[in-house]
Amino acid sequence: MAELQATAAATEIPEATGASPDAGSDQPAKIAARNVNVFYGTNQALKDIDLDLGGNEVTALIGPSGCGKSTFLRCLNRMNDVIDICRVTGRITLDGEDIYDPRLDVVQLRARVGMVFQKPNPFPKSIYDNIAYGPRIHGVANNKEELEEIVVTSLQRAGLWNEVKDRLNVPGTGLSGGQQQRLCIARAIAVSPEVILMDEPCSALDPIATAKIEELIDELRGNYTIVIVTHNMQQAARVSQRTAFFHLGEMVEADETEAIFTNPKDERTLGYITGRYG
Ligand SMILES: Nc1ncnc2c1ncn2[C@@H]1O[C@H](COP(=O)(O)OP(=O)(O)OP(=O)(O)O)[C@@H](O)[C@H]1O
Repeated sequence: MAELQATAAATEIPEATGASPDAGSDQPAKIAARNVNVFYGTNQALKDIDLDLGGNEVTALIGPSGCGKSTFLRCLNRMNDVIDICRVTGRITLDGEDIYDPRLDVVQLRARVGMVFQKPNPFPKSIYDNIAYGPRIHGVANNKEELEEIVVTSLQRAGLWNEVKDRLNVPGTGLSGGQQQRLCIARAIAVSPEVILMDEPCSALDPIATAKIEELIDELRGNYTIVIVTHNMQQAARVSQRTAFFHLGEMVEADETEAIFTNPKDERTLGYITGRYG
C-alpha cells in the first residue's frame, strides 16, 4: 500500500473558495488541490500543485510527456494508492472534503470520481454485465428492473445504446475500439459519479471514434465535472472550457482554454502551444 500523507494542515492552505488565481468562476471549486507534491521513491513528479477544478465543466491537463499530468489525475481518485513507491503530500478536497482523510472510504471515492483510461478496458463479460457490475457491487439498484434501467440509461448517455441494444449479451471485448471506450464511459456513468477523469481517452482511437467521444464529453459536461489529460492541443481546445499547463512537475498556469491558447501568460506555455517543445 502506498504511503500517503496529507501533511499540510487545513489552516495553512487557502480553502477552495474559487477565488484562487487559477479559479475560473465565483462558484466554489468541485475539486481543489493545494500544495500537492508527489514522489515516486526519491523522484519528485509533482511540485506544489495548486489547482481548482470547476463543476460541470471540462478541464484539460496539457504539457510535455513526463510533466506529471497522469500523476495529478490519479491523485484525484487516489489511484496512486496502488503504486507502492508513490507518496502524496498536500491537500485535495472534493466538495470541501479531504479525499486523503484516513477515514474516507476509497471505494466510495472512486464511485464519486470515476476514471476512463487510455486503452479501452472492458471486463471480459457481456455488454450488460460490464455496466451492471458497478451498480451491483455498490448496491445502487434495489431490484432487477432498476438495474436494467441503469444499464439502458448509462448506454444511452454514452451514446452507445442504438448500436448495442440488440446484443447486450455479447462480450464487451467484441466491440470496436471506439465502442469499447464508450462502453467504459457508460460503465463509469452507471454508478452516478460526480467527476469523470479521462486519461488520454482517444489516443487509441481513429478520427471518427475520437469525434464521437469528443461529442460525448461535450454532452456529459452538463451533468459531470470532467478532467481530461490530452496530448492533442486541438482536442483540448475543442472539448475543454479550462486548461491547465504542466511542465517538469509544475502547474505553470491554468485559465480559460481560449486564453491559454491565444494569450498565455507564461513563456513556457507559449513555447508548448507553438510547438517549440513537447
Ligand atoms: N508508476 C510509476 N513509478 C515510477 N515513476 C513514475 C510512475 N508513473 C510516473 N512516473 C514518473 O513520474 C513522472 C511523471 O509521469 P506522468 O506519467 O505523470 O507524466 P505525464 O505528463 O502524464 O506523461 P505522458 O504524457 O508521457 O503520459 C515521470 O518522470 C515518470 O517517469
